[in-house]
Amino acid sequence: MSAVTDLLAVLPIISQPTAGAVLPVMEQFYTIQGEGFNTGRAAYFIRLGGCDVGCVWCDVKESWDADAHPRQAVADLVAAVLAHPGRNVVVTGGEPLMHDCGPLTAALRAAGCQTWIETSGAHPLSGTWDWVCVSPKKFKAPRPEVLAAAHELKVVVFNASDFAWAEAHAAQVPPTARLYLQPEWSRAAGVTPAIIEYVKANPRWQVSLQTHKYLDIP
Ligand SMILES: C[S@@+](CC[C@H](N)C(=O)[O-])C[C@H]1O[C@@H](n2cnc3c(N)ncnc32)[C@H](O)[C@@H]1O
Ligand SMILES: Nc1nc2[nH]cc(C(=O)O)c2c(=O)[nH]1
Ligand code: SF4
Ligand SMILES: [Mg+2]
Repeated sequence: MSAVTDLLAVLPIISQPTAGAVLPVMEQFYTIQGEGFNTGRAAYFIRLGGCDVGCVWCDVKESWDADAHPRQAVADLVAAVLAHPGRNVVVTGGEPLMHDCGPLTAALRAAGCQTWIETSGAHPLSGTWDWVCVSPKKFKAPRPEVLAAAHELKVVVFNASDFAWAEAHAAQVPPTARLYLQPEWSRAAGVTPAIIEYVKANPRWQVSLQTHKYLDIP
C-alpha cells in the first residue's frame, strides 16, 4: 500500500467524532450549575462540539459543528478538572450523546468525580452517569432509553403548547424524576408568568431559571 492508500484507510477512523478517548471540545469552564436540580452547585463544565438537533432558539449554536472544535484527549480533560477544587462535572454541548461518553465518564469516575449530563436524549445513551438531565426537543425526538434513565426532565417552554408536550414526556420518565419547566431565554418575560401559574396548579413541576445568565457568569 502507498502512503496515500494508508491515509485513506485510516481517515474514516480519525475523523469519527465519536471515538471516545478523544473528543471535540468547544469550551470548558469551572462555574456554578445554573439550571435545574443542581442549581447553585459548583461544577466543571465540558462542552462537546457537535449537534444535529437544530433547536431554532438554541443558545449555543456555535457548538453545532463538531469539526470546528479541537479534539482533546480524555486524560487531559480529567487533568483540567482536577486542577479545580470541585468534583462535579457537567458534560454538555452540543449534544454530548453524539459521542461515546464511556471513556470520559469512566476516567472521571476513576478520578473521584461525579458525572452529570445535559442531553436532548436524541442519541443512544453512552457513559455512566450520576445525574442525567434530559431536555427533550420537538426538533428531534428523544429516545425511550434516555428518557428511562432521566433523573431530571427539563422542558424549555417557548409557547403555551409546550405544557401539554411537557406532560407527554413526563409520562415517559421514571416516577422519581424531578420535573422542571424552563423559560426559553428570549421569551422569558412573556412565558414565565404562564410557567408560574402552571407550577402553582401542577405542583409536581418546578420552575428552572437559567440563573447563570442573571448572575452574568459562564
Ligand atoms: C445548550 S443545551 C446542550 C445540551 C443538550 N444538547 C440539550 O439540549 O439538552 C443545554 C441546556 O440549555 C437549554 N437551552 C438551550 N437553549 C436555551 C434557551 N434559548 N433558553 C432556555 N434554555 C435553553 C437546553 O434545553 C438544555 O437543557
Ligand atoms: N452555569 C451554567 N449552567 C448551565 N447548566 C446547563 C448549561 C448548558 O449549557 O448545558 C449551563 C451553562 O452553560 N452554564
Ligand atoms: S439539542 Fe441542545 S445543543 Fe442541540 S440545538 Fe438543541 S439546545 Fe442546542
Ligand atoms: Mg447553557
